[in-house]
Amino acid sequence: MSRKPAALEARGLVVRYGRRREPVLRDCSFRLPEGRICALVGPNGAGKSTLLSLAAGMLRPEAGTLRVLGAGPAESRARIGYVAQTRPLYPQLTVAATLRLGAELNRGRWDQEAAERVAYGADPAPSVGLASSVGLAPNARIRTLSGGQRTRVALALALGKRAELLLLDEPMADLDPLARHRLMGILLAVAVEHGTTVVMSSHVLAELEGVCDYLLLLGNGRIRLAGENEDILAAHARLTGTSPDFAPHTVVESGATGRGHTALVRSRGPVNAASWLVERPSLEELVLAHLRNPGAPALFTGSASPTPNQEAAA
Ligand SMILES: Nc1ncnc2c1ncn2[C@@H]1O[C@H](COP(=O)(O)OP(=O)(O)OP(=O)(O)O)[C@@H](O)[C@H]1O
Repeated sequence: MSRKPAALEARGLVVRYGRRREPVLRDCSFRLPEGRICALVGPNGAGKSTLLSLAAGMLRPEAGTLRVLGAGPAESRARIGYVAQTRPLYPQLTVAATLRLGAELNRGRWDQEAAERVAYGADPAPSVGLASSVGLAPNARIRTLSGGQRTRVALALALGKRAELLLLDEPMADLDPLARHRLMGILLAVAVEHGTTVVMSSHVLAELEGVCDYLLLLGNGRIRLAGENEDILAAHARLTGTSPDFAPHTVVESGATGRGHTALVRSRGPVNAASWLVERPSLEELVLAHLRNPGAPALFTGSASPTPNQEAAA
């Protein structure tokens, strides 16, 4: 059966900053099919930003290959929207001039309406509680903007570009809750309408759960979980019983509770509901268990394993 084309396909990536240091990425391989909204998670320093900047063509690996939209990262740059953690923008330009520059640099594919919706659109006030967050003024200079306001401009540029692949490095980290909710809504609407692939790094697992349908968990320089959220969740269960023995299932994390012994397991074959209380973990619970237990075996669902014998091209 033929697979959906890959937005990203990594094989054996190695990245090291400075000659003698331990590599940040070591033998990092995975595949992300087109059209997915993918959460990229992992502990601080795991290499999420490094992986995104490789995909954006800002960094070259020491070894391994990364195909982006079927080509090398540099060749695909025009088809990618990249919002780096540093949000590099020209401080002396106004917001409107920044969007004009975006239009100029992306002639023929620029979506002014989407860019303006992100930059200028106000977030409606809820009936109670928080005050509404205000859209940006077109004549405001970038250097006068707050961190969250700069993020709005960076996202406006990325969405205006009508990119086929959006690489967003902690896009929601400095946005207020209303702006976050609205911008996530716009992002998803644009992604669904145009079939855009989105890769979004974040530490806020609960926020990603309702938005993303694909997961990449990075740890110890490698991808440890990769695939559709649904399939990754279906491969795990939380078991509670009277015995600490959870065989034949592979234990990711176990402990004792008031109810007996409990474990989050990778199921190996059918789970016997007569032996244990069987519950489905949430994505957040599952990711946390893997973060706490870096030795847990890696899992790649069918679509996430790199295609065998594909001709490599950096
Ligand atoms: N330009 C650089 N020079 C030297 N070391 C770097 C550089 N950029 C990143 N590193 C190191 O590489 C490792 C991975 O950094 P990276 O920013 O990719 O991680 P991350 O997963 O995005 O982290 P966080 O969640 O904290 O943003 C860290 O140990 C960091 O110190």
